Amino acid sequence: MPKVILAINAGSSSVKVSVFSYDSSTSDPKELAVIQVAGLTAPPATLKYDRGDQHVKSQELPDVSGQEGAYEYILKHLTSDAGLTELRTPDDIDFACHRVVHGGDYDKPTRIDRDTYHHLEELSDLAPLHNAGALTIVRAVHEKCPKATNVAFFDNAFHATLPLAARTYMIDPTRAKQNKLRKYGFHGLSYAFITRAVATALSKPAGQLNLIALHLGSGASACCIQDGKSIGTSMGLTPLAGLPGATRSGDVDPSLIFHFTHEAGKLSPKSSGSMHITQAEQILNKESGWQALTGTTDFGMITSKAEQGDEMCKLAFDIFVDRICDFVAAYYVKMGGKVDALVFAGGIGEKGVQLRQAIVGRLGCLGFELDDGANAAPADEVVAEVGAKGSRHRVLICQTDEQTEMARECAQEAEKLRRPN
Ligand SMILES: Nc1ncnc2c1ncn2[C@@H]1O[C@H](COP(=O)(O)OP(=O)(O)O)[C@@H](O)[C@H]1O
Ligand SMILES: CC(=O)OP(=O)(O)O
Ligand SMILES: [Mg+2]
Repeated sequence: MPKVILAINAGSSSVKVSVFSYDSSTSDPKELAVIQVAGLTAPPATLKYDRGDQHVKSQELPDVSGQEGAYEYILKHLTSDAGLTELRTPDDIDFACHRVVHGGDYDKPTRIDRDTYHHLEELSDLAPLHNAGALTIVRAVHEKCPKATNVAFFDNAFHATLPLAARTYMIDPTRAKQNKLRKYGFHGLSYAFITRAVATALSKPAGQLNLIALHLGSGASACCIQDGKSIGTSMGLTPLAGLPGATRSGDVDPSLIFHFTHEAGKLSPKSSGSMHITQAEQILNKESGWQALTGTTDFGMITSKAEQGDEMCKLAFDIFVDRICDFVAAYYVKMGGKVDALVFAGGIGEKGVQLRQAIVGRLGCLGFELDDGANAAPADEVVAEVGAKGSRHRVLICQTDEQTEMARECAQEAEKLRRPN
């Protein structure tokens, strides 16, 4: 009898859940349904539900807010869908896979028992804004789906291969070690999926693949992948570093915040029982980014307003392009120009036709060039080629899928991960 894996991806603006069936005798799980509640930072939230090849529903959810609220809605929705016969009650869930953004030194999927849960809670100090949401969902699964084994999949694990010089900050090494202060990097489940999917599409072993990959969503990052391994990435100790995001500043001079407000070190009024954040963290993570410049977190809207001449939207768009090109150029040099492809992924990377045009338009000197027709209407495949024929390097779009990455690893390791009875 096939069993059900629920793969839960709590992003900063969305909760995406995919339902898979798996049979322990075969390793690749079968996707049964995908449900997502998006727009959590730009209410009303929206629901999208697909079962098999069928698009079942899209609607607004004015009463749903926060990641826990989104998860509760999703679980109710899935268990009451008569068409999803494999998941009738929460007891049908064998494994619940959780994307946990910050895993500190964890570099493998880990069963969440009482000890790991507390360890992850402690790690929340390193990423209070990211881990707290995932942990509320872990608690909800524990209460509502008591038979499921909860497994954490860490977004920083893919970057365990970062060379010492890339991961070390130029600060007192003793303090750095004591407080675990180093570059961790994130969006690793996405980069792992991208590496595998592009390797398959290009018929090249993953271990020989050199990519500059861009995961551009509400949180955005770049990754330099050499021989299938991360050797550089733009996010740092936390997901704040590097590229700007929907509500995140990205890189700024670290002392900027003390000029912005002398209250920076105080606890933010937004702190709660599970989340202790300073004013500085609140401002740079939640009150900055393109939302601060344009008033919206919707990059699609920013792009069309920029085209209509809105100055702040144009500025936000241009800043994003500028910062992304800086990372692409740096990673190009890191790999000595030996690059198999530039890969766009994430909500904006996959849908942002004009953004890809603006970025690749500036990278002509490095040998990247777009096919404008393919860029405007990319093939509906996991990996679509959008580069011009005859150009030196490929340009690809990858429909990245963090849930599939988790489910695949979970099915492979099911016997090791399963909770003892
Ligand atoms: N047509 C579009 N053009 C550019 N950006 C888009 C478009 N449609 C959606 N987006 C953006 O995709 C982003 C969400 O990306 P996603 O990777 O799903 O987010 P999350 O970080 O929550 O996982 C939002 O900023 C949204 O505005
Ligand atoms: C790590 C991170 O920023 O995740 P997301 O883009 O889902 O917010
Ligand atoms: Mg995401």
